[in-house]
Amino acid sequence: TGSTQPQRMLEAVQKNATKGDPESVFSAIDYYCRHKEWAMNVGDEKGLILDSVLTEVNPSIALELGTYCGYSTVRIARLLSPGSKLITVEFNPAFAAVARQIIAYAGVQDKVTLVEGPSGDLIPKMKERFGIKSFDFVFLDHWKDRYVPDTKLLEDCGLLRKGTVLLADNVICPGAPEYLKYVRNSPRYESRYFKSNLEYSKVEDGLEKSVFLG
Ligand SMILES: O=C(NC/C=C/[C@H]1O[C@@H](n2cnc3cncnc32)[C@H](O)[C@@H]1O)c1cc([N+](=O)[O-])cc(O)c1O
Ligand SMILES: [Mg+2]
Repeated sequence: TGSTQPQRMLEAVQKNATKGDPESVFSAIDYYCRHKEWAMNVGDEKGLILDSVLTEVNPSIALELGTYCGYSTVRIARLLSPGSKLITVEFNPAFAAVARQIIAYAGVQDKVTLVEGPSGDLIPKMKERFGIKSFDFVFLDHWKDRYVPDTKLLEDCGLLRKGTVLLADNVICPGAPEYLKYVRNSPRYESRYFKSNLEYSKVEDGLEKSVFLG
């Protein structure tokens, strides 16, 4: 009965997932989106790449740009070590409201700070508001034309350090050509493309992992 797609995803979680079990939460979303209604979650295939990069980086402080319904928020938070934090940024209040409920249902709310507002305004406030020195890991999955300006903003605000890992979704589909040019041509990044498929589809997509060299 949920009137919006995010609300129908939340319903699928409440109906099919186990409270406090993050894996069952994103699996319920994957099932719903694969069989009932496509949605722009990073999904199960690219999710495995996200999981492996996260496990390698093991970030103490991570940033996600574009929460949407919280699918990748839950995927990331479940892999964080005790005491580690994920800050996720979302400007659509309706999406944020659903994400908060999905994050809470998964039981990862203590690791996650969901901040409502535009990334362009919030990034410059990260240090003062959250006492962040720099991020260990950044997942970019918001509007694709925001990837470059927000990466430059993170650099300019001193929020990246030698070794910070940026992982960007959708660099092929819908595509982030300017971003690929930026990180692949800049001497300040070591970039690598992880080929995969667009969520719940056979179309090619992939994740670009870029290490900031300082
Ligand atoms: O368009 C896509 N993603 C855009 C994601 C957008 C999400 O991030 C928020 N946002 C945007 N700028 C923001 C700035 N600040 C805060 N939140 C922001 C939007 O409110 C939305 O919740 C997309 C599209 C496809 N696709 O196949 O078409 C597949 C994907 O995996 C995708 O991620
Ligand atoms: Mg995406």
